Amino acid sequence: MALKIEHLTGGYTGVPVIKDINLEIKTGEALGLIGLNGAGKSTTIKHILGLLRPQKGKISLNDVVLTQQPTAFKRQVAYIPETPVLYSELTLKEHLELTMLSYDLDEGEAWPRAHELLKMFRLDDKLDWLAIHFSKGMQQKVMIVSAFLADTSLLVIDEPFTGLDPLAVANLISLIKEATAKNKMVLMTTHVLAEAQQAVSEYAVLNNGTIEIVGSLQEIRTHYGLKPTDTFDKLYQILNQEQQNE
Ligand SMILES: Nc1ncnc2c1ncn2[C@@H]1O[C@H](COP(=O)(O)OP(=O)(O)OP(=O)(O)O)[C@@H](O)[C@H]1O
Repeated sequence: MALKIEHLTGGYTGVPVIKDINLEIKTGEALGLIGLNGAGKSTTIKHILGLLRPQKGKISLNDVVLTQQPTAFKRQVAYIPETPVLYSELTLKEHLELTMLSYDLDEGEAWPRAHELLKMFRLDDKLDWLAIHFSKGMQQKVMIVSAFLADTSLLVIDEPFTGLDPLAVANLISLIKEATAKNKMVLMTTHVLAEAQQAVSEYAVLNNGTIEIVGSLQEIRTHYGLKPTDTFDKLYQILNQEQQNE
């Protein structure tokens, strides 16, 4: 059981943005996708979500091929976007009901879990609020609650740590760990190592649309000649230098 991206080439026009990408996330694994602005992280995510059509290659999740069975594939995927996407006329309660409907969840089973998640993110007394009236961080929390409520095989999380308060960051990290302990798969893009390394077991470095290396933090450090104390800042300097030398 795994998410498999095989020889994926794609983007927005005839000119590919990502080129011949191979990635595999097995059950119980969380992979951090890292790279400079414009490296192709969001484009890769858009392909996994079925929002872009590959020019070449194949994406499958637990043997369900995205292009062959898009609905079955998407039922197994929840997404936390970097910028929250909420409906202006729906309350928090209605957003959660929509998630339950979209993922065919049994309401009787889903509501206790929803209340647990809402309490964790201090939203349990705001069910009747219009979600767009929430602050940006609270809106992000709605996306997190909805995604973890969906309880899918794969969770795709785009740059989750900016804008969340430290309590929410800690809760999100513990939810990601709980998900992988329950054999879920997680793909997360991030620029911040301190948080990422608490939740992620492996990293893939995307540079100019191609995967340079996939490995543990130790393997990434060795590959780029980084010291154990170096943060991602140093890695980004090296990637930037590589691009300028091309
Ligand atoms: N809608 C679009 N149409 C055309 N080109 C796009 C579009 N969105 C992104 N691109 C281009 O694709 C390339 C990769 O962008 P992408 O958004 O995947 O990068 P990223 O790694 O997610 O960056 P960031 O860290 O800034 O989010 C960039 O050159 C960008 O200009």
